[in-house]
Amino acid sequence: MKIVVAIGGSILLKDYDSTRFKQYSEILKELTEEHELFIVVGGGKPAREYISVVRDFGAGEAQCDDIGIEVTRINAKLLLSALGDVAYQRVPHNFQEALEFASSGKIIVMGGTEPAHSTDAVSAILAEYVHADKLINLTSVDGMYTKDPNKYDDAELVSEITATDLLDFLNGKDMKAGTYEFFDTTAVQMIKRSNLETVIANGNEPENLIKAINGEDIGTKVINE
Ligand SMILES: Nc1ncnc2c1ncn2[C@@H]1O[C@H](COP(=O)(O)OP(=O)(O)O)[C@@H](O)[C@H]1O
Ligand SMILES: O=c1ccn([C@@H]2O[C@H](COP(=O)(O)OP(=O)(O)O)[C@@H](O)[C@H]2O)c(=O)[nH]1
Repeated sequence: MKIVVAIGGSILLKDYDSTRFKQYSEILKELTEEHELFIVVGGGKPAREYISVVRDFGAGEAQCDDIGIEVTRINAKLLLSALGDVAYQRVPHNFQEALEFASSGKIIVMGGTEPAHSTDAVSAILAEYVHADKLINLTSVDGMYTKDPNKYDDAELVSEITATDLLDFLNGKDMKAGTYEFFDTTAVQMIKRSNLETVIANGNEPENLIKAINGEDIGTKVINE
């Protein structure tokens, strides 16, 4: 299968160390024997911290986004160095480059592309661009909840949701640099218009990537209308 995986910066950069990069590189090395893989890496805490510095200088949102994009590309480079030879050792800056680099047959790892969305959107656009069979979004919680599970004890995990309902749910949420929160609307619009098979799952357990690929019942499935 051709698979696009978004790995949230909140997972990879949780403790600013190499642990998660190593865990993911092992799993990706196994998976690449059977699947064609495109990985999109988020910015996490370092992106938010850098953005807050530049915002203090009075930078506009798009400029803050640009700083976030640079950080996601550094994170992509870290994963590339953990993966070594099985990955194409350049970070694509756009979708055309991702497609070109993929002709190497190696794993592609990228970060952000342009301002005004998060790497969730990059992963969904990339999935459209390369005609992926599946989009897997790995984040720091078990999937989509009825409300923020880190703020509300009574939040419930949603096992299935249509793209339209997810769009309604996200409507009005904060969409500023560094705070696209758990999913952004551009991503859902792509998922909707291309009927992309999508799973949102907890990336703190890297094994969940294998489970999601195998179609096991985990996380939140974004289903067709
Ligand atoms: N309805 C919701 N369902 C799941 N997570 C939510 C929801 N609302 C807010 N969140 C928050 O979104 C966070 C994940 O987003 P983010 O930190 O940007 O992760 P990532 O690094 O995966 O992009 C979760 O830790 C959670 O606190
Ligand atoms: O294509 C992209 C990818 C990222 N970003 C910026 O980089 C930050 C970090 O990206 P990430 O996907 O981790 O965003 P988060 O979900 O943490 O806001 C985002 O908040 C945006 O400001 C962007 O502008 N365009």
